[in-house]
Amino acid sequence: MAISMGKGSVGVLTGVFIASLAVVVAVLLLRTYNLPELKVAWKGKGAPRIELEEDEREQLYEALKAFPRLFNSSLVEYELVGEYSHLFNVQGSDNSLLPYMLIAHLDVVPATPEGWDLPPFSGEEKEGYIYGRGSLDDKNRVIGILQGLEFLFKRGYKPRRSFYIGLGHDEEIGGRHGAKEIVKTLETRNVKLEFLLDEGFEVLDGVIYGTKRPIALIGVTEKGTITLNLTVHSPPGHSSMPPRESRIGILSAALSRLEQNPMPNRFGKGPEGAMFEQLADEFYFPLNIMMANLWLFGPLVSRILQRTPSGNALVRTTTALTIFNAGIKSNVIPQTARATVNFRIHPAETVNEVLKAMNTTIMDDRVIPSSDVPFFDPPSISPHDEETFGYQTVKRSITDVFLVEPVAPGVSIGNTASIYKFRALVIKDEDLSRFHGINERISKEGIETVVQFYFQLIQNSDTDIVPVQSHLEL
Ligand SMILES: CCCCCCCC/C=C\CCCCCCCC(=O)N[C@@H](CC(N)=O)C(=O)O
Ligand SMILES: [Zn+2]
Ligand SMILES: [Zn+2]
Repeated sequence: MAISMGKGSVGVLTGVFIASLAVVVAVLLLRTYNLPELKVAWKGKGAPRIELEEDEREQLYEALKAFPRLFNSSLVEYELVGEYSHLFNVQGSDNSLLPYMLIAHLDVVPATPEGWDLPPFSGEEKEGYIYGRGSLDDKNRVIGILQGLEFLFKRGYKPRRSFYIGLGHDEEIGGRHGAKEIVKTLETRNVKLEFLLDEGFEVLDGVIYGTKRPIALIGVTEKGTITLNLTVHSPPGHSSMPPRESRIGILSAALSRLEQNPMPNRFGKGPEGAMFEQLADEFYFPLNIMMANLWLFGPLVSRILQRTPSGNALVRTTTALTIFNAGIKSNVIPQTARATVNFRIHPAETVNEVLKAMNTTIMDDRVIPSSDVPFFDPPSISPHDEETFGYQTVKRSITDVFLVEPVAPGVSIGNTASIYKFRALVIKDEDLSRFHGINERISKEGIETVVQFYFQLIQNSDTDIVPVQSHLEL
């Protein structure tokens, strides 16, 4: 293993202790595609650099006191990457073992207070739940990883296997400055990883329709993605003399066609079919029979799945209309109408196929597509056989902490572009709308379990033997 780490220390901290994301994210997200149909404009330049005020610097050092052993350990090298992202190298005692990496992100999607029981940036507690944007996505993992390690150090633990912790600051906008810089940093040091764990699936309690007990899924692949801006331009004018078709009308019609003509149901054409077959025994009758015989019941199962947004996300490339902008005044015909459409691409399809289908559906060359965020095809499937150390170690740690069976591989519907994807959370159906939604919250037991999970995972990784899976007596 050839690793040479740069000297880092708390003293070099000059950034804000907010930030995020994953390492391999950038590798995938930075791919470009040669798409003749699409004008891709890489416009994002990132926010202007800020300088910290003195009181902010004080706050920053206060935050570091939350993990005193971690920041003062001679085993930990810390550095700031990409101005606001954080990279830790925890030195193990056995250099013959490949290191692994845990990644999480500190940035969050925006939130306004409307509809929240408690303000989204208050971190206030109500009836055993801590409310706040980021409590599920993804600050619990940041805290879980750092606190798990802090508690291990407190107990005098010295890891055998080295590992990295990467905390990105721009995951929700593609990870170009955080993850990309972390990747570059590790690549220049020729770091090779045994496994990489990021957010993704969880322990799903009643989320999958018809299941008898909670099921833990480890994401071993994910959907692809492309986000398109659709724009209609023409000269502005007085609203007293409107054109027969307005930019708003043209764009709305195009968007409506996209929504009314979803991409085809591809259930069973990707790895999700195998996931359901493997879980067949977990379903109540007659779904168990149907899941075990998808060759026969696949079309029926796919129609059942597509009735819910989460099930629908598994069976097809989804089309989400997320932003619409047009108009500046009530008596001015707008010059431009612009909307954003976010596609999540089923593993059996590609970016190019989605673009072709979109053009066919819109059939209007006044609607100009462009993209200014990274896009990528569905990635390959990470190894998850019985010999794969990383997968089996994550799996064993899930069983140890959650006492749950089964633990199965799955296709993540969101994007992390990591090797394995798992959040140490128990999610119920009603929680799905909290992700990027209102009343995002985590229970106090929930955050404790997250810490326990990383406490367990770090210790379980300290061997070169693929763990034997424990079978629970349930
Ligand atoms: C039968 C249906 C089973 C499906 C169960 C779905 C359970 C999913 C639970 C939570 C959904 C949250 C989505 C996971 C997202 C992972 C990370 C994320 O948010 N990434 C961003 C990053 C980005 N900007 O690309 C994303 O937008 O995907
Ligand atoms: Zn996230
Ligand atoms: Zn998110």
